[in-house]
Amino acid sequence: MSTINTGNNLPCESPKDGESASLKSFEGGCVSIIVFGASGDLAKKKTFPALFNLFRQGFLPGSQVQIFGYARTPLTDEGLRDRLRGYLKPAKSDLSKDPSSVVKAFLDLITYVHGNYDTEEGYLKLEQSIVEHEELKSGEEGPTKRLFYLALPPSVYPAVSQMIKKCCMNKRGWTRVVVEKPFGKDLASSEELSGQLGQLFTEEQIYRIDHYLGKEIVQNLLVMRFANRFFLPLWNRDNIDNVQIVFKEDFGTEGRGGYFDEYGIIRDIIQNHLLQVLCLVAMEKPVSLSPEHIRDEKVKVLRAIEPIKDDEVVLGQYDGYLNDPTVPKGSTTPTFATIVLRIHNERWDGVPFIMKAGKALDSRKAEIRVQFKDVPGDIYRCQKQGRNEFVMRLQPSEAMYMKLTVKQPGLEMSATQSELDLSYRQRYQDIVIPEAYERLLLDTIRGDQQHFVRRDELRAAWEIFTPLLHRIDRGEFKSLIYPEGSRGPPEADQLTERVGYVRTHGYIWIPPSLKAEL
Ligand SMILES: NC(=O)C1=CN([C@@H]2O[C@H](COP(=O)(O)OP(=O)(O)OC[C@H]3O[C@@H](n4cnc5c(N)ncnc54)[C@H](OP(=O)(O)O)[C@@H]3O)[C@@H](O)[C@H]2O)C=CC1
Ligand SMILES: O=C1O[C@H](COP(=O)(O)O)[C@@H](O)[C@H](O)[C@H]1O
Repeated sequence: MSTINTGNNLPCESPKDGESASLKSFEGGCVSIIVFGASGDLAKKKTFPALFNLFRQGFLPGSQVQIFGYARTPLTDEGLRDRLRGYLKPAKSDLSKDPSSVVKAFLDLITYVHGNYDTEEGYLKLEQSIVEHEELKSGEEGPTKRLFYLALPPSVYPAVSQMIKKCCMNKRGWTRVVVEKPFGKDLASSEELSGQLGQLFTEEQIYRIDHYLGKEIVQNLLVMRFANRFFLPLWNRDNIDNVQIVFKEDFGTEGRGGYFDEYGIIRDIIQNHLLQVLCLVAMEKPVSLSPEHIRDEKVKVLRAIEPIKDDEVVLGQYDGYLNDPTVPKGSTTPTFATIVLRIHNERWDGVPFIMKAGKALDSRKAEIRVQFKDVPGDIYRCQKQGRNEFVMRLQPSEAMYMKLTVKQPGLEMSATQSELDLSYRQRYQDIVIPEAYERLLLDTIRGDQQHFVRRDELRAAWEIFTPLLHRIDRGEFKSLIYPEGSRGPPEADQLTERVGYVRTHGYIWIPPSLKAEL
C-alpha cells in the first residue's frame, strides 16, 4: 500500500501536538476530507483546487484518500464534480500526460452528501458514507483520519460542530476541524465562538485558518530573520525607523458587498491577515521551531501592542461602494484604513507599525516595507539619496529587495539609490510556488499547527481592535471618501509621513519580475 507523502522536510523539528508526535503516525490508513459548504464560493475557488494540487503532486494518493462534499443544495456526485471541473487546472508538468485523466482521477474521489446543517439526518448519511470508504481503504481495523473543513458562514459553525461531535467523530484515529475566518466580530463574539468550539474539540483538533500564513513570503519571514546574520543585529528600534504592512486591491467588493459591509476592512484584512504578518515581523526568536513556541512569541507581541490612538487612524470609503446593490443604503463601513500600531517592548518602543489596507485602490499588492533610520554622520548628505529599505513583496510576484545607496557607475563620484533584488520568478524559475491553501491543508494532514491561529492569539488580536471597532460601529469615526483607483484618502499618506516614513522622491524602480504583471 502506498503512503501519504507528508512532504515534511524540516530538518530540525517535527510537529508535536499530542495527536501526531511523529511523522510515522501519518503513514498508512485512510484519510477522509469532508468539505462543508461544498456548493459555495470558497470551496470551488480555493478548497477543492488546493486539494487537487496536493493530489496531482502525490500528497493525496487515491488509494488512501476520500473526499466528501456536504451542503444543503441538492446535487449528485456528478453535479458537484461538474461544478468543480472548471476550477481544477492541471500544471504544465501534467500536460505531458493526459491532463483530463488527472482531473478525472481526482474528481472520482469526491462523493457528495446532501443534508441540512442543523439536523442529524444528513450527518448520519455522511457518517455511513465515510465508514464505507474507510473500510474499503483501511480495512475494518486499520487506522483512519478525518479532516472536516468548514467552508461556511460562521453563523453555522456552532450547529455544524455539534453535529460533527455527535455523529461523525473518528473512533480509529484523529479528527481535525478547519474553520475559516471571520472568527467573530469583536472580542465578545469571538470568545463566544471559541467557547462553543472549545466545548466540543480540543485546541489540538481546531485549525483556525488565516490564509496569509500560507503565503510563501510570510512563511519565509522567520527564516529570513533568524537564519541570517545580516538581520539579527539590525532588527530593532536602534536601526529601524518604521514598518509598513500594506494590502491593496484594485477592485471593490464585487458582489460580496453584503458580507463585506457587515465586517469592513479592519475585520476583513487588518485584524487577521496583517496582524499575523506583524507578529512574524516583530516577535522574538522562539525557543525552537515547535508550533507552540512560535505561537507563544506571537502572543507576547500582541499583548505588548498599545491602545490605538484616535489621531493615528484614517478611514476611507471608495466613491462607488454604495452603488453595489448588496451594500445597504447610506452605509459608512470603511473600505480603507491606515492604523498605526505601537509595540511597547524593548525591541520596538517608538517604532510605528503602519497597517494599511484598502479596496478599489490604484494597484493590487501586499508588502512589508521596513524603513531604516538615516545614516548617522552621513558624509554624503549633500547627495542625499533616501533611506535604506527592506521590502518583502507577498504578491503579486513574490520578491524581496533592499533599497540602498551606491556609487553611480561611471567617472563621476556621486551616490545613487539602487537595489539588491531577489525576485522569485527569476531566481527560482523551475519552482512552482504553492497556493496558500494548498500548503495549509497539507499542514492540517501533517498535524502541524504552526501556521494556524491559536485561541489566545485570537483573543489578543481582538483585544487590540475591539475598542476602535465599537467606536466605528457607533459612528464615532468618519470614513473619508476617496476616488476608485486612487491611493486612498490623502490624509492616510499624511499620517504615514507624520509618524516617520520618508518617501524617496524620484526613485522609480520596477522589479523585473513585476514588469510582466504590468
Ligand atoms: N470566498 C472567499 O474568497 C473567502 C471566504 N472566506 C470564508 O470562508 C467561508 C465560506 O465562504 P464562501 O464560500 O464565500 O461562502 P458562501 O456564501 O458561498 O457559503 C458557502 C456555502 O454555505 C451555505 N450557506 C450560505 N449561507 C448560509 C446560511 N446563511 N446558512 C446556512 N448555510 C449557508 C451555502 O451552501 P448550501 O446552501 O448549499 O448549504 C453556500 O454554498 C466564510 O466563513 C468566509 O468568510 C475566507 C476567505 C476568502
Ligand atoms: O480574506 C480575504 O482575503 C482576500 C484577499 O486574499 P488574497 O490572497 O487575494 O490577497 C480579500 O479579497 C477578501 O476581501 C478577504 O475576505
